[in-house]
Amino acid sequence: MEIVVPIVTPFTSDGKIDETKVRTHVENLLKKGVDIIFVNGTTGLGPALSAEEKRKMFDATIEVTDKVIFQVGSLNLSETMELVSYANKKDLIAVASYPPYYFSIPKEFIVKYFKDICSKSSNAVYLYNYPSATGKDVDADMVKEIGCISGVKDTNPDFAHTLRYKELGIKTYNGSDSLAMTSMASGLDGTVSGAGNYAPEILNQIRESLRNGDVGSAIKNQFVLIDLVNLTKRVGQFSAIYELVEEFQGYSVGYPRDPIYPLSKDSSEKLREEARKIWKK
Ligand SMILES: O=C(O)C(=O)C[C@H](O)[C@H](O)CO
Repeated sequence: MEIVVPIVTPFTSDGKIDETKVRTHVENLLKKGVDIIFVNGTTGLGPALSAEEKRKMFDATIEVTDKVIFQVGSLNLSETMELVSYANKKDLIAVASYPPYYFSIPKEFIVKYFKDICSKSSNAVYLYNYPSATGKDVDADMVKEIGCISGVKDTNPDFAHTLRYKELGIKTYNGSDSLAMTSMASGLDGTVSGAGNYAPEILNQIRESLRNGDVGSAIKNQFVLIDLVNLTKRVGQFSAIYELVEEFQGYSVGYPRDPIYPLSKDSSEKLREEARKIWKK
């Protein structure tokens, strides 16, 4: 029952990565029971990061822990390969990648993309499958065909789709906050939760409740998490997470970066007030 958090990327007001804030955030999450840090994911605005910025996020995180999954994917394979090579010299759990997104490409290209990454990587290679965002579903059958994927984060409301990867004997996580409890309770290796940036305590409480057989409490906390996530979606999920980390964890993780605009002062205050009503810490 691992808790994996795809961390935010803390930017300064002029759009640079604040490595000190990365380290502070990672240290706190590990203290709060998070097992693995996923960098350059969706919550981390991965597709909006340059290769150098992805590397910076990885370097700052690995200074604190080697329990890192390093998302290296991009639409420029040579950049991706540079990051894979860079990671070869480091100790980490895995490199990961979403499939090439935006462009309509044949399945063979996706298979070759991952085979190319595997051929370059001396680390484990994980798939980040997020069909609604990438337009591609690299399902269990495709993973079998690729033949070298040893883990998957499947951001998918269809839990049965996620479960199929377990038949391949690979590390399997679901990336939907609303399926955090289900992911921890039903044979997956754990949950990947963006809400874990601001509410790692809730994920931990769900896990402890499940371990104690107290499904009622686990469900109650899952609903708190769902309500918080739905609140963030009303104002801009990825910008709102920066506000709620400060509100609930007590330190700043800087700002998102345009066009993921920071919330206005008024919107932030309303969000925080609503969030406090949902999660009475
Ligand atoms: O942010 C990520 O990389 C995640 O895996 C979490 C979710 O998949 C993502 O935020 C979409 O809700």
